Amino acid sequence: MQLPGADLPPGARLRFTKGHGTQNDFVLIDDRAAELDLTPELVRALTDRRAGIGADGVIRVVPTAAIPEGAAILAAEPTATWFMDYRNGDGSVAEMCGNGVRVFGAFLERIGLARIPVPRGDDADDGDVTTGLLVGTRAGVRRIRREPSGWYAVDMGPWALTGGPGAAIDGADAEVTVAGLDVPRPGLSVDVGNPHTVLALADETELAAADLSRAPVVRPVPAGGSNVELVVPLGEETDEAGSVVGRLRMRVHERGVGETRSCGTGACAAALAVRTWAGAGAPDVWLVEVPGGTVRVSVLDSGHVELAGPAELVAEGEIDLVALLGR
Ligand SMILES: N[C@@H](CCC[C@H](N)C(=O)O)C(=O)O
Repeated sequence: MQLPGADLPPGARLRFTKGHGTQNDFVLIDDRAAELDLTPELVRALTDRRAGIGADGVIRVVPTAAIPEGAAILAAEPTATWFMDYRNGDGSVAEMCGNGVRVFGAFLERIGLARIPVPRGDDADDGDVTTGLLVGTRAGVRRIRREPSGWYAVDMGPWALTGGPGAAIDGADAEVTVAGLDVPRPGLSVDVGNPHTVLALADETELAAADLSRAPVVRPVPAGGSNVELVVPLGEETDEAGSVVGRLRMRVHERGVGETRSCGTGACAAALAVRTWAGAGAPDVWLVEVPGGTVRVSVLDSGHVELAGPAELVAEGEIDLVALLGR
């Protein structure tokens, strides 16, 4: 296929599915034959909300064996057969997408490439149901499992404060200027496979005042750019199982996109930052409210972080590539 080359045949069409996780939305493409030339131009055209399908990013399903990073991934996890090739709406490549990887799992199921059974949720032996599905990403292998509620829970791997132990003590390693806010704020850099800078605001009035139509300015400037999360901690509560759970509200400006209605890796970074600021005894489980819904972030004993939330597939169709690309 090798679309879209310079010489698109008349009538060339591309099948797509549209999906979202808490309204962080994606165009999904089944490229199981590894034939598609997913150029930045094509990504920008597909994600255009007026002249294309419209989305925050594009997710391509491709065999792990077919991509340059594939040999190393398969050497570590031979069953990670499918790779999530994630692109931001501006055409740039990103290492990881937390909402996207849940939707990727739902899409693999929809196109018959994987099965991730929903456990019954009682004490019965669910067999290998809890084992989940391993998938390849540029940030490493990720494990996706289902929860009795139908939510997808993903082991997002190891996390780190980019500024090291000093940042954990100071609670900050960056300064962030956000349009609409009076003064620059201290920010904490968190790596969850992709880069984030998290800053705490005083209250929801400040959160609403932030103008994220312009990219916040982070100093020192991160080499590869950064996603920026604005958070308001909302305190702690006890869930139905009697565990203490933290809650926070977040808005995000995504690298390569702009303000989005949710960001899964951003929610992880936000929970990890607020937990760091709260100090010893802070909850390991956080509910993160974003404009598009709520996700759950759990800090695991393994040193990994887990993200859980919904994944929805809402449409499918074909797009005329000649019309889309104006060839
Ligand atoms: N929305 C995603 C993150 C997508 C990548 C990000 N914009 C980046 O460039 O790192 C998520 O849900 O994590």
